[in-house]
Parts: sequence; C-alpha cells; structure tokens
Amino acid sequence: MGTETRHYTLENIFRAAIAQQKAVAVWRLPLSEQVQACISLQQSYTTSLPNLEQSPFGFLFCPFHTSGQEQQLFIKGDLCFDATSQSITAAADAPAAAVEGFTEALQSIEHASLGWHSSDATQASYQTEAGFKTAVEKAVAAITAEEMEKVVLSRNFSEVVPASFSPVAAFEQMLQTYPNAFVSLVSVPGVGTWMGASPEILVSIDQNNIFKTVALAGTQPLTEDGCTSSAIWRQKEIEEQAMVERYILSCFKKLRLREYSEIGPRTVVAGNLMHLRTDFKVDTKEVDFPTLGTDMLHLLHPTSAVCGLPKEPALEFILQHEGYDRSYYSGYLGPVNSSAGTHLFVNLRCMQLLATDAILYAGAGITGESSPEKEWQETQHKMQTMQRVLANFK
Ligand SMILES: C=C(O[C@H]1C=CC=C(C(=O)O)[C@@H]1O)C(=O)O
Repeated sequence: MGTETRHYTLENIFRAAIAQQKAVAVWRLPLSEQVQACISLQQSYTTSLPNLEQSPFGFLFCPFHTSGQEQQLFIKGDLCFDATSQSITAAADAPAAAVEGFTEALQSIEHASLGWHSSDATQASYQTEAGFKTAVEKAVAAITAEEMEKVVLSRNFSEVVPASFSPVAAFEQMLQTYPNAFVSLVSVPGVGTWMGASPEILVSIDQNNIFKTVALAGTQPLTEDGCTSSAIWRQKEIEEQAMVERYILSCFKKLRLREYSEIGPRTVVAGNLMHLRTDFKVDTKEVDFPTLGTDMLHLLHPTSAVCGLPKEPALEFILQHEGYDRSYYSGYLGPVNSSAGTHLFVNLRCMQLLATDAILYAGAGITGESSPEKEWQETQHKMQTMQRVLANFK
C-alpha cells in the first residue's frame, strides 16, 4: 500500500470521482466517528454472489431482487480515503496509471462542479396511494387464506432536489442527524447515486471475527419524551418482529449452528421512529465457522423484514402486486474487509438521486391485522428520514 502525504476533503474526493467517471462509496458505521470512502479504478463493477471471506477490500451494493434487472455491484477499494486523517491510500494491486490519473485529477478538482452519477435506466415507475392500499388489501386476503404469514409492501415517491443540494453536504448533515444509523452515499457511473441512513444490520463481522445480525421490525413514531422505555407495542408489531426473529433462528438451524447469543427484543430509535430489535451474535472463531458471514448472507437476503415469510410466496407476491421496481431499495450495502471488518446493512430509509428529482422509498410489514391506511401512514413516516435531508437545502 502506498500512502499520499497530501490532505484532501471528502468533497475533493467525491468531486474527483464524479469528474473522472469512477464509482465511489462513502460511509459511516453506526455510533462511529470514522468516515471512509473507497473508489474503484476498474472498468466494471458487477459481481456474482459475494464471497465475503475471500473478497478484497471494497463496498458491496446489491439490489433487492438479485435476479431482476439491476446488477450486484462491488466497488473495489483501489483507493481508500479516511476523513479523519484526510489521507488517501492506494491498494497494492490498484492499476498504477489510473491511481496517478486520479491523483492528478485531485489537484485540479477545486473548480469541477459537484454533481453525481445518474442512472442509465429509463424512467422509473411509481406506486400511487390507491395502488399501495389495494396491494395491502390483497396481501391481507392472501395472509387470511394462509398463502403466507407476512409480506412487506413498499412504495416510492419523487421529490424535486433543491437547487442548492450537495450530496456531500447532505451526507455530512446525516452524520449529525442520524448518529446510530449506517450513513452512506454511493455513486456509480451508469447505475446512479443513492444515499441513506439505515437502521438494519444484515451481516457484520468485525476485526475479532464476531458475527452479528439483527431482527428488526415493528414501527411506531418516536415517543414525545424520546425514551425507549415509554414505548408501548401492540400485538401486531410484536408478532411481526417475532417472525423476523424466527427466520434468523431457522437460518442458524439450517447451518447447524447452536452457539449464539440472542438479546431482545428491545426498543430502538431510528430517526423519527422506534422499532423492535433482537441482536444475534456468534464468535465465529469459537464455533470454528469461518464462512458464517457468507453463508448467512445467502440465507438471509431478502430477510422477512423487507420481503416476508415464507420467503418464496412473499417475494412472488411483491413482484406481482407491488407495481414498481424496488431497484436497490431493500437490497444491501456496506464495506467488505475494511479496517473495521465487513458490515452489510439493508438499504432502508434511502433515496436515489436522479438529475433533478430524488426517489424516496419505504415499506411496511403486512400481517393479517394490517389496515391499509395505517400501513400507508407508516411509509409516510419512514420517508421523512430522507425528506428531512432534502428539506435542509430548501
Ligand atoms: C421496510 C422498511 O422497514 C423495515 C424495517 C423495520 C421495520 C419495518 C416495519 O415495521 O414494517 C420494516 O420491516 C423500510 O424502512 O422501508
């Protein structure tokens, strides 16, 4: 690894990546101060089913529907930026000429405009309020008819991006507003730009080989005093979250893993909302299971917190009735083999930046007790996470 002694800001790095047509990912883990970014100098970003343990350092960005039209992407960490030291480091196998080209571009970047990569895809489809509510009614009927136990239905919504909007300034504001979220900004040529503040770990393996995942579900607005202890949960939310928990346990069972710790469910805060969360932890060294991260990733995605239970009929229902393309919403993203380990999160509370509009996404878990109006309101509340970010620039 070679280290440049010059100092750069996150804005310099992001501007250079956009000007040089490179893929860039910027992130901050929950409750951490460290902001990191990686830039790929490769020609292609597509990847097959990820093998986390064998992977070089980089950033995974995968869609909800892995056999749909969007590709699974890997932004290889040819260049790694650390915002604290403001330094940039090149990977030993990074193409030397491209590293030089990028470093040169960084010197003259002050005057480049701060845009973002936009998607090559044709016009996005949108879900209407009536369409969403009809889909909820159909889902409740299918659940009552025992075709499935739970399905997560979602929708999207477009807002104009304010003229003064800057993705880097927005990212920096999100760091303050959402300290316990995984905050990210991903921009890939031809694919587009996404940002979000996710409350949900999918798979994480830290430097000590500790595996973690969570069962997150059940939503209510933040209580007036902001205290988790004053939350009161209805049976509907308790059952909805218990289903996610049961699914994770069934994955452990499939892998014949018996030694795990389970804490919860506890009430947690996510921006303007509260959820129920159970934390699962496994010491992969102690149980001698080095591939647990990859194995669980393949079994978990898409989890019953974004798809449903059982997985297959729920996925089928979503593809048939949701009425729009989720794209990378409710897929997963995060750093792989970084200095802090591998940390993949579900792509929730996110938006996609188009040239002049942003598409916001949100979903809600539907069970037999769901009411279309309440589920619609829940998606409205979830969308506020990104609406607040846009509103800062109005
Ligand atoms: C599907 C979303 O949230 C999931 C995560 C937490 C709570 C959820 C719920 O209460 O329905 C969802 O399962 C979303 O934010 O779009």
